Amino acid sequence: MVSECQSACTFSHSQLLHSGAVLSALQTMAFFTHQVIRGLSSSAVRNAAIKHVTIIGGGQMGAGIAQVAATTGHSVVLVDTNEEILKKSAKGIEGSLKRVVKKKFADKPDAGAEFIAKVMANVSISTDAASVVGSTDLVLEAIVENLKIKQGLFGALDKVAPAHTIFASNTSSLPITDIASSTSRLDRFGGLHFFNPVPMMKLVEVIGTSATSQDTFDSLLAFSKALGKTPVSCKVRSSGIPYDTIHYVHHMPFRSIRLHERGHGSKEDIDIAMKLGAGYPMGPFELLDYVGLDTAKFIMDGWVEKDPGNPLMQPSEMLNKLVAEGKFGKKTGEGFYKYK
Ligand SMILES: CC(=O)CC(=O)SCCNC(=O)CCNC(=O)[C@H](O)C(C)(C)COP(=O)(O)OP(=O)(O)OC[C@H]1O[C@@H](n2cnc3c(N)ncnc32)[C@H](O)[C@@H]1OP(=O)(O)O
Ligand SMILES: NC(=O)C1=CN([C@@H]2O[C@H](COP(=O)(O)OP(=O)(O)OC[C@H]3O[C@@H](n4cnc5c(N)ncnc54)[C@H](O)[C@@H]3O)[C@@H](O)[C@H]2O)C=CC1
Repeated sequence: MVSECQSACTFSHSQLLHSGAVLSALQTMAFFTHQVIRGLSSSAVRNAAIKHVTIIGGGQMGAGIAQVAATTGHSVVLVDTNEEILKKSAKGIEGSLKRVVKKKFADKPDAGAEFIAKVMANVSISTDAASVVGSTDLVLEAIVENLKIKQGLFGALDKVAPAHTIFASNTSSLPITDIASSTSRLDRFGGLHFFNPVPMMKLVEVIGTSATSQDTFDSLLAFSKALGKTPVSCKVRSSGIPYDTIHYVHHMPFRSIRLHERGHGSKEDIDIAMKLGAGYPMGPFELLDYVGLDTAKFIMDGWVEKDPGNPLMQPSEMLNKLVAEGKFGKKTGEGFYKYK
């Protein structure tokens, strides 16, 4: 992991970007190429293998994806709103790599340190997405689960990213079609839904909409495999909503909140019961805290809106209160449980 500056610095594939003149020349070229290719049919835009990735959002998902992409030899620029957050992301990636190294290089500490240094050299950081997408093959977004903010981000980047660049969202619950609608590259837009914690969870849902080209979809599948993940294809729904995995994963936690709110069991007992009786690696309240209660609320609110008559899909006072108090779970130090 390298410097903190506005445009990405010191990652090997584009050290040239240090120069403002070169940067603006590249951006101008990208703009003209983009305009020319815009005039061609979508099938004329062919995607090469994804090597350079811009990840927007350095939170738990963005940092995790950056780690895995850098580990598998991709050039990564990680973008967030300020340098403090990016410093925290870098520290998080290094911490996670140390956990990997502890097992992978148990008896070879020097090789472990070398491995970490090599991975970190593949990652650079930036607070200005528009200035770093000029040479990227994939813009992968993992920012807050909010449609308008995601649309604003992609709408702005669509104007500066090269024509061949694929856009993808890691959204948990929003239709990819709605996010993509702010851009003019509907054929080069898809979903890549990773699971938390990214370094450990093998699944990636690759999501296509009715407008996503086969070429784009294939590139996203190939990229997921290149990361060492197991992708599943989700191309059936025209709106491009992530698979039902999210329903299965969250059905039990949301049901558990209901049980707890009705006084049927303490959160501790419900967590113990699901771990020891059903074999879950985490109890439902532990999992909600791990995912982030802000994200969980976004998901639940979306379900309530879509299915208001369903008794399971009712707002949870307890969840709403915790989120209103800024208690988002592990990432803020308190949620259903305390972590400080
Ligand atoms: C919201 C959405 O859109 C979709 C979603 O993601 S929903 C959430 C999906 N995720 C889940 O359901 C996760 C459920 N939990 C689990 O699978 C496991 O608890 C877990 C993999 C997270 C942790 O495993 P565990 O055995 O329970 O706990 P833990 O002792 O912390 O970890 C064991 C080892 O795994 C590895 N590990 C765990 N987390 C890691 C991380 N972030 N980075 C690197 N290694 C990690 C380490 O080797 C660790 O050993 P050390 O503690 O000695 O470093
Ligand atoms: N937490 C989870 O378990 C999972 C979350 N997701 C999805 O991934 C996305 C991110 O989730 P998390 O990483 O958990 O959230 P997080 O809250 O940990 O991180 C989000 C990051 O995005 C940054 N951000 C917000 N707006 C931005 C902008 N306009 N430009 C640049 N950065 C911006 C924030 O500063 C923050 O660092 C969400 O869409 C979520 O639904 C998907 C799978 C699992």
